[in-house]
Amino acid sequence: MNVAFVAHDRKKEELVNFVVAYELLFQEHTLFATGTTGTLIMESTKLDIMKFKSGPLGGDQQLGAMVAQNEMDLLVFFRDPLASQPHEADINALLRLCDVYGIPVATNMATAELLIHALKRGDFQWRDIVHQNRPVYMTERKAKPADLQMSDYYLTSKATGL
Ligand SMILES: O=C(CO)COP(=O)(O)O
Repeated sequence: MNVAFVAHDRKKEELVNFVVAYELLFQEHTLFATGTTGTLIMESTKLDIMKFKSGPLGGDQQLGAMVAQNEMDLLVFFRDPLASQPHEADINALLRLCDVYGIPVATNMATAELLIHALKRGDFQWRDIVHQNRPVYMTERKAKPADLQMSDYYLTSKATGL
C-alpha cells in the first residue's frame, strides 16, 4: 500500500516514535512524506521514504495530487490542533480530498494505531480494486520508493533539495 506521513512541528516526535514502533510493518509498504517529516523518520529508521516538499512549500498539495489520482491508500497526518499554520488552506485541501476519495486518514495516535492494525490484518485489500488500472510499479507490494524513477512521480525533495 502507499502510505503517507505528515506531522506538524510539535507532533513530529510523536509521529517518528510511532513509525519507529511499526518500522517492520512499514517496510512492506511504499512510503511518502512531506519534507521535514520524511527526513526525521529516515534519520530514525532504515525506511526508504519518497519525500515531497516541506508542507508550507507545497508538500501537502503534492500529496493531495496523489490522493486526487486515487494513489494514496493511507494518510497518517499528526496535525497540531493548537497552532495555526501559514498553509492552512493546503492542509484543508489535502484532508478534503481524502474525504472525496474515501482515503483512510489518521490525525492522531489513537486512530493511527487502529488503522495500522487494520493494515497489518489485510483490511486494506479493498484498495487493490481501486488500483486495478494502476501502473505495475505502483501495485508491487514490495516496491520501494528507491525503485521508482523520478519521472514516475512528481517533483520530490530528492530533486528539489527541500
Ligand atoms: O507542514 C506540514 C504539513 O502541513 C508538514 O511539513 P514538513 O513535514 O515539511 O514539516
